[in-house]
Amino acid sequence: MQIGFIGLGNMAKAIIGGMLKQNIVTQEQIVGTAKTETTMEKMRKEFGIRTAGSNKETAAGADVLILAVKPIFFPEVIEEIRDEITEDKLVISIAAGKTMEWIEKEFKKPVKLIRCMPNTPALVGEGCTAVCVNSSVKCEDEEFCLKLMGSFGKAISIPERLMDAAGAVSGSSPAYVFMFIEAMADAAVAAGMPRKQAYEFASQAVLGSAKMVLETGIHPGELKDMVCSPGGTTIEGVRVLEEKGMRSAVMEALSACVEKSKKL
Ligand SMILES: NC(=O)C1=CN([C@@H]2O[C@H](COP(=O)(O)OP(=O)(O)OC[C@H]3O[C@@H](n4cnc5c(N)ncnc54)[C@H](OP(=O)(O)O)[C@@H]3O)[C@@H](O)[C@H]2O)C=CC1
Ligand SMILES: O=C(O)[C@@H]1CCC=N1
Repeated sequence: MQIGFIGLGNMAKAIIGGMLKQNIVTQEQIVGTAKTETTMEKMRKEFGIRTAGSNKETAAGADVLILAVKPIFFPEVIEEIRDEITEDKLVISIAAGKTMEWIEKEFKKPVKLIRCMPNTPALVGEGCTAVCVNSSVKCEDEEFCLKLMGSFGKAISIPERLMDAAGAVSGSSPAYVFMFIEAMADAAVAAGMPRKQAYEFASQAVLGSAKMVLETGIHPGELKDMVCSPGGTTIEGVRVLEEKGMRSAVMEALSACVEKSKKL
């Protein structure tokens, strides 16, 4: 089984790093291409994977081909690899916004196609990937994809109409969480804590809180109430966050993300 990557950027790196860490595939099973030799050299050095001379070569040698370039480059990449995509190959797109109908039209023929929305925590085995498939995909192909994506976190099948929402709440959301961690750490630094320690506290608080939601099944609102001692310190912070429109800002940010995805 050969896994090909077209595009070796941030997301491909997270997926490759995750798959190798979990021993789901070996370095010899991964081949890829990027736009520049600099990126390909870095990937060979960092992950020990092979790189090919062209996208066509990557596509020709792959049983499973992951399209990991930005959505805007899909037409030129598909044009290049079209002839190599036979009925038996499984093509996985991780691009935001590009529907399976649109991608298949670009190929100008039926393709065994899966659309995924992963996220960068894949790199540390805590990714979350939304998966949907087209009608050419067999049950065993979908299961294989869920296993592959599940090797570096969770993999969840969803209908394609929810892909834009998954992009916002999962694909993009790590960026918003990192901003939250950075802001909390900045405040701790302002209160005198060394920066490294501030990141450690802030990150662990986010990790622990997320685990509580996932593992206890208790509503996040109730978990919040459990932290707010009457007349205490936390509720003062909650008041300020409400005053500054934190929830509304987060909702609007994710809605903007969904809208952009629809336009891609
Ligand atoms: N980043 C994320 O968190 C997520 C990204 N995605 C999706 O993943 C895809 C890639 O995003 P991301 O990794 O962030 O982007 P990056 O810009 O980090 O990486 C894009 C990669 O594509 C390569 N590339 C560009 N043009 C070509 C080409 N013609 N042929 C071969 N390779 C090419 C670039 O090469 P070079 O390095 O040489 O320039 C680079 O390695 C996007 O479609 C995005 O929607 C989905 C979920 C999450
Ligand atoms: O910013 C982007 O377009 C990609 C899609 C999801 C996360 N990153």
